[in-house]
Amino acid sequence: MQFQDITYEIRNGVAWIVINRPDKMNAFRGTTCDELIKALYKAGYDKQVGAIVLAGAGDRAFCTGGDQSAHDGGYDGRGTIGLPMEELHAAIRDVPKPVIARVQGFAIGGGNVLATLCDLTICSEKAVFGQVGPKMGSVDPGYGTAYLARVVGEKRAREMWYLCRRYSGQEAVAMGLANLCVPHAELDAEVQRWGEELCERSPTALAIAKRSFNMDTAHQAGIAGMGMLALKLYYDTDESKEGVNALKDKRKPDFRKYAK
Ligand SMILES: CC(C)(COP(=O)(O)OP(=O)(O)OC[C@H]1O[C@@H](n2cnc3c(N)ncnc32)[C@H](O)[C@@H]1OP(=O)(O)O)[C@@H](O)C(=O)NCCC(=O)NCCSC(=O)CCC(=O)c1ccccc1C(=O)O
Repeated sequence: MQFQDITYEIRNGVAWIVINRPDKMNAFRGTTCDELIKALYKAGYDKQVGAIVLAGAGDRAFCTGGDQSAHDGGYDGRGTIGLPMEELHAAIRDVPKPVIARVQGFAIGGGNVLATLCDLTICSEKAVFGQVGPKMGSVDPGYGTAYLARVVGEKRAREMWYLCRRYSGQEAVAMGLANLCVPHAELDAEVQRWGEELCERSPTALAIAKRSFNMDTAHQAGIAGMGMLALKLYYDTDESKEGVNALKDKRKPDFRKYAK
């Protein structure tokens, strides 16, 4: 399988799926999402693979969410908002193997949502987590809000979304957003060690455990499906476009004029 925006490699039973757009801080466009979905299912149903790692190329970012240069009231791919977000999120949850997020830099916006959705998150001391939607004219009306609250609790999740602050790797561990924070140079070895340890466990027990964990929040897929329709209506407004344009113009957005 040939990929353009990602790389795919199996290291001793652990599939490494790496978003390879470092010049865009590993932001995803339509092609990236489609390739991630294909790669996740490829690894998910490959008997040689016991665990999956989701990572970003380079040192600066794990993933910074939707590619804002491909955003003009919608993104450049398929789906309600021009990105198959619902399918990508579903793929991380549906594959019957644990997915580990390896976070070495910014996990921002939709990138933080991807890391949150992974079964486990291992980060380095250079990791920075955060949501930016209300600063950028966006919001994740599904797992990115509702599931985040399950992971870090309602108060923290609301703080993350409303204030759009940044959190270090250590802070992420303290709030339950990450499992472990290690020195930067040790990150890959640590992630691979966790992956290989998972390969030693009963694959069927892991698959059943994952499905069982998922079941408790399965209804959130419905919230996301409905929310995406609302999000598309929001993307078509001047208020949302103010956030996108401000990022492109490298200025602070002025949202106050849209207060209702
Ligand atoms: C990531 C930053 C915090 C880094 O800040 P800083 O270190 O100061 O570097 P910058 O100079 O800002 O950026 C360097 C360089 O990278 C470009 N860049 C960064 N992020 C993106 C991006 N997402 N898309 C395109 N390009 C990006 C930046 O423009 C610079 O380029 P130059 O050419 O050097 O000028 C900071 O950069 C930052 O906050 N970036 C914006 C992050 C952002 O807005 N992300 C999108 C959030 S909204 C989103 O993800 C919605 C899409 C989505 O995923 C979704 C949709 C619907 C439902 C659910 C979801 C979901 O969230 O899952």
